[in-house]
Amino acid sequence: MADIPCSSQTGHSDHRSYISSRSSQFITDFIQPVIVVHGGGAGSISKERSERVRLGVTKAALLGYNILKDGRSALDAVEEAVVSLEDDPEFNAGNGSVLNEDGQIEMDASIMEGKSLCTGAVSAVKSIANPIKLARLVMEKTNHCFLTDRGAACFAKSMGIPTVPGEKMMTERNIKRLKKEKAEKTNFLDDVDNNTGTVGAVALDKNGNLAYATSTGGIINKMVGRVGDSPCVGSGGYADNEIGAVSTTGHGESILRVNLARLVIFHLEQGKNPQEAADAALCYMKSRVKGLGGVIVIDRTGEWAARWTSVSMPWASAKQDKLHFGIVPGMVHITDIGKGKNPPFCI
Ligand SMILES: COC(=O)C[C@H](N)C(=O)O
Repeated sequence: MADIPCSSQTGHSDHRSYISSRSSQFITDFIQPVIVVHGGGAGSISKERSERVRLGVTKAALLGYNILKDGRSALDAVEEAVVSLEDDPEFNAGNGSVLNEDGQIEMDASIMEGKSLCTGAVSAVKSIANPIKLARLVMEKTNHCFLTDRGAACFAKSMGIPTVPGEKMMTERNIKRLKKEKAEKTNFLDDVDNNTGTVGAVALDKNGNLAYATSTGGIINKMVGRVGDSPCVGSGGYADNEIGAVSTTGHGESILRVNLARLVIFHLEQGKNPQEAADAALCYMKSRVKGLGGVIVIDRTGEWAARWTSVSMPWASAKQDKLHFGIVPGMVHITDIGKGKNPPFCI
């Protein structure tokens, strides 16, 4: 395994061989639901922001975990977790999305469920609070996988999704960041710091179904109409019940060039565990196209990993009533969220 500056947390499965040797009913009874969420590959995060980011990712993970514990689907869990992150102005998705070169918000999102390989995606959508909900509607209510811009807006209207004035979704922080970016014009490849906050989730439910969801405002000062990796299945994420689920973050153009999510899935298929598969794919992206980013992964047995090559990547996971959370290499906080235990906040 190549030595790369990846950082991570990994949850090892203790029942891989057990699962493959039992009946499917038994498997259903035995599967421990798992969710992992991320708040985007990023540079250094100030102490003050760290706390808000911690609250955001742990809240999203717990929301999704409670859905899984109630016996609902991985698809519901990843959608709800991502909605919660889209609603949080701390993250670059939905409310809080970064601005393009025209000072507007254009958002991308995609979702996929691993039983049927059905997927839905939207790109360049404006004035919608939760692009991930629209992506799910594309998946469930149309014969297509991907709608963009005006077509996506018309479809949203036909589904009764209310529009939100663009200004309402713009934060002071993002208005200032665009001004700064226009003045300094940094190169994303060298500066993932400025492009924080894409959000994503992967989950495994009690029925063995896997799903992923990814949502983003893209990269700051992007060209009008620029579409990144996040809505592109195979780049921004992938889910296949027979293999695993992945959501990605980082430099979109690099992720697109290597099909990062599908590359992780490929390595899982070849027998690597989630940590090894994530590292191999991130390492390839770094060496081949000099791209930085991060991934969250769950394999079909529920083993999981959060790995990144950017300076930081806020992430949280929940499995077996333990909530894990981290932002930077080596940082892992574990909280007991079993019955009678107080979660780290109220939801
Ligand atoms: C951390 O930033 C991102 O994840 C941006 C997103 N991947 C895009 O390029 O649209």
